Amino acid sequence: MKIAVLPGDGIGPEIVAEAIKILEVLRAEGISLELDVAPVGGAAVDQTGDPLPPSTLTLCEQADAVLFGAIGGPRYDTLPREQRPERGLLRLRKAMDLFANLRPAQVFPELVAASTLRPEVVSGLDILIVRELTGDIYFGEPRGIRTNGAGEREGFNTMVYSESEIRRVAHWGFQAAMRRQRRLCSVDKMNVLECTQLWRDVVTEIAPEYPEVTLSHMLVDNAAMQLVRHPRQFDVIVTGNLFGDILSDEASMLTGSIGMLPSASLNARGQGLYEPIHGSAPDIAGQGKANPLAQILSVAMMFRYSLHRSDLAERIEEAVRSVLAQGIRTADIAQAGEGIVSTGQMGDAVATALRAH
Ligand SMILES: NC(=O)C1=CN([C@@H]2O[C@H](COP(=O)(O)OP(=O)(O)OC[C@H]3O[C@@H](n4cnc5c(N)ncnc54)[C@H](O)[C@@H]3O)[C@@H](O)[C@H]2O)C=CC1
Ligand SMILES: CC(C)CC(=O)C(=O)O
Ligand SMILES: [Mg+2]
Repeated sequence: MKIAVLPGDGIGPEIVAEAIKILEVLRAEGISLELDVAPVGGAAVDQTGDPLPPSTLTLCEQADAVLFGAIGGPRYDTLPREQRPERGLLRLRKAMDLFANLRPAQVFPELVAASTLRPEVVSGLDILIVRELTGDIYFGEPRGIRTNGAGEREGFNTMVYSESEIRRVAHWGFQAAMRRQRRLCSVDKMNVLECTQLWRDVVTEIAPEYPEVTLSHMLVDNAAMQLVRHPRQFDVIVTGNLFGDILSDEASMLTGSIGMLPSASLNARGQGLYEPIHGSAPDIAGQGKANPLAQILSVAMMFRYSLHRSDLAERIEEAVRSVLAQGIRTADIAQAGEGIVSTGQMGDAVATALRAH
């Protein structure tokens, strides 16, 4: 199995190193894994001037799966937009047509107290956010900063979704709901935005194909509030690129930390890119403080969705669970009085637990 490994920037290389420890444990057991490391984001800009060099894209397209760390950093924020690290990731998602972004938010029982919300609100939480990833205002044209008739600068972006883009991700939402509690909540802003009126119309049109799924609709401002009021009301949430980006960061805190949430970005050909939902965390980069569990759990998703080894996915998830049960915590999930381990120590602990399971 060929895996393209793209560490990226900031804490990206630190947490990817821990994910590789997990892959090495499996390789030592005889699982055939070929890892090819390539630059992306700011690291690629430094080397080539391009945040997604053609050689990196080719490697990803030819791999069975892509393991991605994180990109971005203040050093790159003043570059022309096309050279910024974030554009490299957006181009990679678009080029591989990775339209279905699965972001599961599950609360491990051992981390109930790590959430900023009360235990009775988050205990047992298990939400799946299905975020559309290759459309919406992140890709719409025209976009830019221009001078208007009054001589004033004016920034503009375009929120646009075609019917087919909505339909294919909506099917993902319904099908995911079929495998879970059969409740799908579609999140939009149809009271204001025409683009999301179409979103609601298309999702509603598809619903009769899934009679066992209970479909509901919610406006995004209310959804943001309901996620912290009573998050367990949700099973699967399907939403657009922008709203899904924001709501998934919000949902991550229900689980204790943004450092806990993995993701899978899938296309219709079965290819996938696996990355934590968080960014490059420049504020803690290089300090051994980053939680590598979102990256390690992304490896589990990679085995489940691209490499067709659910058995290995479950073993990795079980190893994470056992490490948390042992009370091993990075700073972001530690309670007052609990000992804190480094990024590397957390990775070592999961690798040790995996060898034992
Ligand atoms: N997929 C990607 O590569 C993404 C990249 N970014 C980029 O990352 C850079 C930083 O963006 P921010 O808004 O600060 O978001 P961020 O997600 O990098 O960090 C937000 C906060 O969460 C903390 N955090 C994030 N991951 C953590 C982990 N694994 N363990 C412990 N704490 C963690 C950070 O220390 C920070 O306080 C920007 O350049 C942004 O464009 C942002 C989101 C996604
Ligand atoms: C292009 C990324 C920086 C957008 C983002 O925040 C994400 O996908 O989570
Ligand atoms: Mg984000």
